[in-house]
Amino acid sequence: MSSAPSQTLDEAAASPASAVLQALRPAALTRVHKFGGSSVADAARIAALAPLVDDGADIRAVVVSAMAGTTNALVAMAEQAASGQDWSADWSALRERHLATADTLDPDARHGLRDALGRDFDGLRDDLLALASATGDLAPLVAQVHGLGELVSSRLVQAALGGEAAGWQRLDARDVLVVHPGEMGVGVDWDASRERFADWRARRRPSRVVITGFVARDADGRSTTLGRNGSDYSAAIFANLFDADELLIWTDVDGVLSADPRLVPDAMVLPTMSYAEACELAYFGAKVLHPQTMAPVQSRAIPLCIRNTLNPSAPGTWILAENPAGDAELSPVKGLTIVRDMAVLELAGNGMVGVPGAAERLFAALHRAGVSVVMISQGSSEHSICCVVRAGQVDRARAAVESAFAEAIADTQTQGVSVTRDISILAAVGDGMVGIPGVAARLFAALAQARVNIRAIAQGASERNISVAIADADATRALRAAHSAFWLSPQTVSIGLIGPGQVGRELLSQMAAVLPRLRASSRVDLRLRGIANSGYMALDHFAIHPDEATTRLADMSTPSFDVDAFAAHIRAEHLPHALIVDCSGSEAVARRYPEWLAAGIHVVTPSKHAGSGGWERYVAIREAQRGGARFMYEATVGAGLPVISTLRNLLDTGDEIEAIDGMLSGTLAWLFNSFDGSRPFSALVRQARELGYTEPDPRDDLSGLDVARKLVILAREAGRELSLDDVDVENLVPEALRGVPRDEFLDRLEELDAPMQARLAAAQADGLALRHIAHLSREHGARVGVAALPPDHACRHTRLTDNLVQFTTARYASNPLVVQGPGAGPQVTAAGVFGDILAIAHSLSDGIGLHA
Ligand SMILES: NC(=O)C1=CN([C@@H]2O[C@H](COP(=O)(O)OP(=O)(O)OC[C@H]3O[C@@H](n4cnc5c(N)ncnc54)[C@H](O)[C@@H]3O)[C@@H](O)[C@H]2O)C=CC1
Ligand SMILES: N[C@@H](CC=O)C(=O)O
Repeated sequence: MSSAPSQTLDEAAASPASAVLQALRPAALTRVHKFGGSSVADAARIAALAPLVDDGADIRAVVVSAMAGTTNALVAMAEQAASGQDWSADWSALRERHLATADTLDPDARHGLRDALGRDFDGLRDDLLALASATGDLAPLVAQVHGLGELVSSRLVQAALGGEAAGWQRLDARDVLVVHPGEMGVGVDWDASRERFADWRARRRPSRVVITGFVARDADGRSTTLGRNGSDYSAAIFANLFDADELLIWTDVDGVLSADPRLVPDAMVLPTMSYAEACELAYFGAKVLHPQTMAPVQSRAIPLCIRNTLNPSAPGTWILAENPAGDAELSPVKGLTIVRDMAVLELAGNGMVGVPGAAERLFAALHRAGVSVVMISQGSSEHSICCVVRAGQVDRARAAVESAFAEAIADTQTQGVSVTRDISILAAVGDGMVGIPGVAARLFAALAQARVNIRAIAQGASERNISVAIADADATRALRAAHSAFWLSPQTVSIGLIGPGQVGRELLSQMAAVLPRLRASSRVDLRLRGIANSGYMALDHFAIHPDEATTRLADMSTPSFDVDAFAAHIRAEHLPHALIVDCSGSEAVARRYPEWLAAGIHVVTPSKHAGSGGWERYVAIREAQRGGARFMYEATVGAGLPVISTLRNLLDTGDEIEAIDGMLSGTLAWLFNSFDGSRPFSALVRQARELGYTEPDPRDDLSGLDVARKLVILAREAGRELSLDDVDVENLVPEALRGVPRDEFLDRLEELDAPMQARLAAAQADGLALRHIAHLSREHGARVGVAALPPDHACRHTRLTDNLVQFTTARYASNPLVVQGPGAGPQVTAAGVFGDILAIAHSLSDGIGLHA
């Protein structure tokens, strides 16, 4: 009838959560399944149930809801009938839907489904006709109408499972289940129900049975229901009556999630939770079972599992008497929920301090006004009592309290009642909070860092629930911040890359190679969530695989890059940290750094614009880092070499910089190391460009600008307010080529050859060699240019793209500290950038998040 699930129930029972469960109980003998309306929505879905209940249990009971939409239709028809309106079209439509389903499931009428359903619908028609003219207590008749959906769906499911021939009996719950209305909802008359159930069982000796959910009988034997969504409750009651080993509630989600996935993309399915946690979460609006549903299984400690009919191989969420040992290590907080449309009501006044009965009077007034109190908070000064009620009830609540305290208000013993509207409650629930210090601190720190103001706080002595009242407008941000604080590694970083050119692409391939190992061996969780070049951007809620990032961009045809939207996406509220890597080399992008840093986004770049550009921006970047976000640009000087970090270490440990000099350009090092006269200088420049050593425009190297920028960066790191204008720079680009477009410059490179050849010949004639040198000291200022050096000069002992940076300091006075090695090329540069990213990620502690 349908394809088998990819994993059988017994296989699913081998999941980690179930493994714990297996240790807690004997092999399952009796299993109760419950299928909701979406699981029996049509013939195909009903047919797909068979393999799910083919679970090997000795006794199997299947409790079913009505087909999706049926109960609503029946409720509407009952209303129409009672008010004299025409219900016949709706009746026909519902009948047709069920008969069509019956025809698909029972094409050769082996189970007599069509006839049975026809009779049921005839009965429904009679009931509706009776409703139009009935007087007195209509409730039983209305309940009879409402409950028809379960009656007919139980016939459909019985047939789909193979009918009586396959041993499947059917039980109309109204034959055994006796209930009565109660203050807290429908209550079960357990003695009567057990007696009737035992009697039915003795007569039928069922090993397989389909049971109608939702419906029951009252003490007088009349039809009634368990209230909307009552089928879960029915299933729990029958699990209790059967004394089942397990109750499986099948629905259309993979289990109970740590938060609403529409608000928190990283919400995860909880493998286990306790009855108490499930109750707390249900009270606070999470889609768990209604607390009333939990009671019948809780009283017999029957394990309950929420499973997905659409994804039966998913292990689901087990709800148990107690969480397995070690469970809290995952997170002390199990679930986080938001309840909206609330209002805070506060009664304040000196007259209440130390006066017994003030609280009683307040809550009695609310009780009389029929107002349900969702949350209560009172400071130990007793000066004010505050409670949170539903927004729709707050005016009534206020009037009731004002009336109850009218005298005290008139005497100014209380200052009266104040109301704050547009409030949400954020609740953090978990057994793992009990007796564990620091959980509340973690929640409040997360909210503080997300700039969420807390209006009221409540935590019961059970310590299982911390609830805070916050502004509605902050609710989603608060939920995301709290979720990331408890559920994600504090070293989870949302990363955006701008500029997948030579360096950017190499960075992506290094990340692709390293991230899996990183994830397995540490808590660092780097998620590339956006990539952009000057035209396009690709964003992803979760993560883009670094190997696929450039293809994502290449596949785009409509320009989309919007730098603000890009930054807003990377600074995701549901992830603790955000970082933008700028490999674009664009001045326009560098201008955004201060605002990104101020917004809590870390910035890493190999681009020298910010470090050597306008002093004001440089200071703004420094200032913006006070909020906690970091700006790292190690690759700007010496590519992957530890130049800036070495300088910082010298300064941090109290050394004083006397001079910095050496070779700061990989391109110029390679050019002068290679330039022996055998090949024209222009050919070498072209080759350096192809090797990825040069700046996007090689004139930035040849003009000395690139080295001047590096010198400015180092000078500023050393505490000097140096600007590019302060650097004495020798420009190797002939005057005529300085202002032409880049492509024209590249076409006319040969114009460099004659002057360079002449310089080389002059140096060689004196036994010297050309090197590009930078120098910085108080005495001689900042200078950049080509020098002819003798063989014993340190810069003559370099190879290929080697940079050589000499720090002459108070400590390293006669023998300078030297950093030397390859100083250009995508590989080493990307490694320098990656190193900065990792340094930031490793530095992120339990500080929960830096978003401003
Ligand atoms: N190549 C090297 O050895 C080293 C390079 N650097 C620096 O790394 C940076 C990148 O260099 P390459 O990868 O060689 O450059 P590239 O020219 O190969 O790549 C630049 C990328 O940025 C994109 N881009 C340009 N302007 C943009 C804008 N306004 N918005 C968004 N994207 C934009 C381009 O589309 C391209 O994808 C430069 O700042 C360079 O100074 C630093 C140290 C060494
Ligand atoms: N073009 C630069 C690249 C690194 O900054 C160089 O050659 O050094």
